[in-house]
Amino acid sequence: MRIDIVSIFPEYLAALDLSLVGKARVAGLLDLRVHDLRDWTTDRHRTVDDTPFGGGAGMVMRPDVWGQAIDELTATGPAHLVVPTPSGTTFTQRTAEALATEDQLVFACGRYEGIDARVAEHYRAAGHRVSELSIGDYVLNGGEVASLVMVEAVARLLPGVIGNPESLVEESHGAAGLLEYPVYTKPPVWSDLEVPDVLLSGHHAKIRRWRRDRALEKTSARRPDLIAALDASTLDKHDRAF
Ligand SMILES: CN1CCN(Cc2ccc(Cn3ccc4ccc(-c5n[nH]c(N)c5C#N)cc43)cc2)CC1
Repeated sequence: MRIDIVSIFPEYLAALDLSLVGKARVAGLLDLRVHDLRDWTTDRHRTVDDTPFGGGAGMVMRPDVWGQAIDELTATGPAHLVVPTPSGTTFTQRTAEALATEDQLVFACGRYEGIDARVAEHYRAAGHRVSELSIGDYVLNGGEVASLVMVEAVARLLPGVIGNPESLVEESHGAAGLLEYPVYTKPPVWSDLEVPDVLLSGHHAKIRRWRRDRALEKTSARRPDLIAALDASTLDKHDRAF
């Protein structure tokens, strides 16, 4: 997969040189390129914004500069344009799974009051998939942090990026749709707190049941919406006790 990220603060994306995503890039598992939007400006001040039509506070990012950038970056084939925005569809694990199937993603990191609406409109009309996505109901100053979140969530789903693919199976918001159960490691007693006996029992069926029960308990308490979204086949009668 190729991922292009365009921003006026490319250094914000330096975190993608680190850890698993950084290793995946070095290993050739992920072709990730970060670009400075100002490289596509043509004026001496390298201007990327202007005042909003219709008035109002703040500045809006110009469509012409974005158009030059996205045209160049999508010239080699069908790319999925991702535009982080506070008004976007909520980004979820399902969204990450869908994006992970694409050949190329282009993230357009807006700033100011956002990107001229014609940019998304233009690329939809040109036949590109365009997703305007939000990572949550809070206000950020731009699209860079959201792009970091989405790129990490997508990259870890790519073959070979996570050392143990097994760990992708049981994850929170994973296939079972439940929050994750509590995890423990050595020492067996810490701060006068003990590890639950069942986890030391070696009885794998009981351990699986205990973990599912804790996941159901936590999900019922913190995210009843996820319980409601589970289809009947996922929950057996034992599960409904929570
Ligand atoms: C008068 N009012 C009219 C409404 N605006 C709304 C507004 C518009 C832009 C910005 C700043 N910004 C610029 C680009 C950009 C991309 C993503 C996000 C973002 N925030 N939160 C998420 N989950 C995000 C994601 N993903 C924020 C961004 C903040 C607030 C305020 C002023």
